[in-house]
Amino acid sequence: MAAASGTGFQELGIRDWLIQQSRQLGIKEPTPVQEHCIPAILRGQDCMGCAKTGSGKTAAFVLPILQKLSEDPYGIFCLVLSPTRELASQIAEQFQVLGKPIGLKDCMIVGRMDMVKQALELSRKPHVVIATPGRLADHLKSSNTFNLKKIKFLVLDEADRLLEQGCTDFTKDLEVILGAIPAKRQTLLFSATLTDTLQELKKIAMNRPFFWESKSEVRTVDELEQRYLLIPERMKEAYLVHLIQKTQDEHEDWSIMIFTNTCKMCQVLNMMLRKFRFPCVALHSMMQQVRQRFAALAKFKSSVFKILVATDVAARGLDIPTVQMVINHNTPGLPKIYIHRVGRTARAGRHGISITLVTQYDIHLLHAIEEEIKSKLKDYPADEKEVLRILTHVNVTRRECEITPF
Ligand SMILES: Nc1ncnc2c1ncn2[C@@H]1O[C@H](COP(=O)(O)OP(=O)(O)OP(=O)(O)O)[C@@H](O)[C@H]1O
Repeated sequence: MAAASGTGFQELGIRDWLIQQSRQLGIKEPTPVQEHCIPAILRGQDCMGCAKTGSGKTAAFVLPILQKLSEDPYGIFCLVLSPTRELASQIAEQFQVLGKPIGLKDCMIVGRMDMVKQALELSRKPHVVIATPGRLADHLKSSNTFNLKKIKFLVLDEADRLLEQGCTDFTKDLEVILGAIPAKRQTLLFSATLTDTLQELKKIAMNRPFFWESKSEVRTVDELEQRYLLIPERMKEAYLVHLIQKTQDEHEDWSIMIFTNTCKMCQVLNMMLRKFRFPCVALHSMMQQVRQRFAALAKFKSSVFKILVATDVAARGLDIPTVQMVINHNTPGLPKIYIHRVGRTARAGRHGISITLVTQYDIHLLHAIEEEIKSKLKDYPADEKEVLRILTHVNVTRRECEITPF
């Protein structure tokens, strides 16, 4: 990924052992968000970082936190909050790899995993706790075997999502957590879309935070080719099958994420695409078993499955470098959701393409997206004749899947 201005990690104040370790992840020169936020964090300031998807926001907080931890190691030193289990696990991984030389002990506290085991891990004072708010609040309410009274760092990754009252409302849990941590701490907030919730965020990062936002007008990365297909609702699935077939025929190495607006649709599409013998797997919040969710994601990450059909549970933060294409089966109602979804491709300087399926009823949503990202989407030139050829077969198959019990 391109460095910001030739400033190296050393000049930012990062120590040699961490620089060496970062190289293992291909992190050699700082990205702009890292260049600006790392020195502020090392100086002891609160920090709000708003930078495009895939621009290295995770390392922008992991590196300075590890450095501070190495100077004064104790547990529990840092608390990171994340909106989803999958994202928490990815952040934990970066802490583990980068923190290996100092014997970092981390602990993941996420829902639908064994509470007793988690309580035990917390009582062992890990250096870093990475948690989803709901489960951590449950522990705080029910256990006295650990406390967060000494934490130095609070990180809110995807900070705006943590404050939104979406289908999962984290605000009550956040109140419990904020009540359990010291007022004197460093608070770090990161997201690709901070602006809507800026005022509320400022209340959490009280100490006149250092605020850094990437300057570019356009809010999506240049390496991302953004397309749309204006089509009738009843032809969506045929277009989807066509797009996947085309990608499979033209590329040896390919990987696609498809976003749907409901768990049911996610399930139906997954089932339908499997009937067409596409190697795909689903990820949505109604998959009860956490193990099942992690397994689905692992299979997609390792390219055993080339297609991941997902709801917005996978829209934020997930870093899967191989994803070349994002297909939005529905036009997102909020531009912000669009930005995070398409940000699953074209990460860390790679090229990627997104195709948004738009019906005549969604044109206003498309316009809202274009206004927000300050860029126009281009029409995708699909082979309509081919789509018409497969239309009946695809629709019959989809209907079969719809009546299969969920
Ligand atoms: N300085 C760097 N040079 C090269 N690659 C980097 C650098 N910093 C981070 N990366 C890599 O870039 C990828 C994206 O980083 P990361 O997941 O932190 O993005 P992000 O900004 O948090 O994106 P999102 O908004 O989608 O959560 C990761 O694979 C990470 O290892």
